[in-house]
Amino acid sequence: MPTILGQNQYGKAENRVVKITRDGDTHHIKDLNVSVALSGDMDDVHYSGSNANVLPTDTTKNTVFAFAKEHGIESAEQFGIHLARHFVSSQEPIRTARIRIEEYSWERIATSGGNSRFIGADEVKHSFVRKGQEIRTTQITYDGEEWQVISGLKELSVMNSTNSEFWGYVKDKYTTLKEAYDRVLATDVSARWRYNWTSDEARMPNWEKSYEQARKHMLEAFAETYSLSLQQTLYQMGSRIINSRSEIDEIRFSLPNNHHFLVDLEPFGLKNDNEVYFAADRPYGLIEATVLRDGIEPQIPVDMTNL
Ligand SMILES: O=c1[nH]c(=O)c2[nH]c(=O)[nH]c2[nH]1
Repeated sequence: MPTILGQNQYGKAENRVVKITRDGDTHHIKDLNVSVALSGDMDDVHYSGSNANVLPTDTTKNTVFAFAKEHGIESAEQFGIHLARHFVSSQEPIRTARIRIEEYSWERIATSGGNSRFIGADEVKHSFVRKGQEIRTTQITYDGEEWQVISGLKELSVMNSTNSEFWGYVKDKYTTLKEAYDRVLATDVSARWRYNWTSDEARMPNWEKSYEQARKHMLEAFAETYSLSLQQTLYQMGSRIINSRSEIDEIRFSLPNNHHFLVDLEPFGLKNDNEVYFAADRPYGLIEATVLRDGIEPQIPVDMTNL
């Protein structure tokens, strides 16, 4: 034979598993991207196509989701150790299991209470923002007389583990979506807001403070809105900013609906009591809208991806 097989491994990469632990109304989130790579006695499948030693990659995926339910996710390390031990000890041909895990950290959204139905709350127990990853943006245009400042942020990931429903929508012959009365609502906020400051340099807004406050109001509105649709949540986020920040007249959002699908664990004899989700990355719903101070003409472009 002129060739021989060298190093080889296989498995399912990037299993996006989200585990929500509901401790009364305080929820805890573990959000992992788990990649499984198995190796061992795999010569035959490569040389002859015999699958006798091959545990399907599909099974490795199922195992990740089932283990999230059966063993929980205490830490990425503990979860990876469980998985690796399982593959090597349960399948004779598998000698080595390499589990790679990325963990995405979420922190609770802090709110100041105020005009919400969570008056007095300082942390919403089911609302989370992904740790320190958003990108702040600004676009400044000056024609020698007037300024236009459009600032914003993108890639600010937020999630509500409850207080989100979606039902009562149009149904035609292609509609299969089941109505949801308690779903996960997650999005990566992309928002651009336009300042009404155009000329008087002595009255320029405090840009740093304005950004902090706009971000805060947006997060609070996300956390505090009992959502019947992402569209409704979007409008609440926008109007909270317009109503709280007199220097901002217009805000546009582009919000992907980051779907979290409950994993069917019945085939493994496990009940999924709203705990283990598959976080799909595509396709996603994309909800976009502008919220304006009444009487103001819109200026932020509909397609704001380049802003
Ligand atoms: O908040 C939502 N808005 C929609 O328009 C929509 N469409 C859909 O399938 N799911 C959802 N969720």
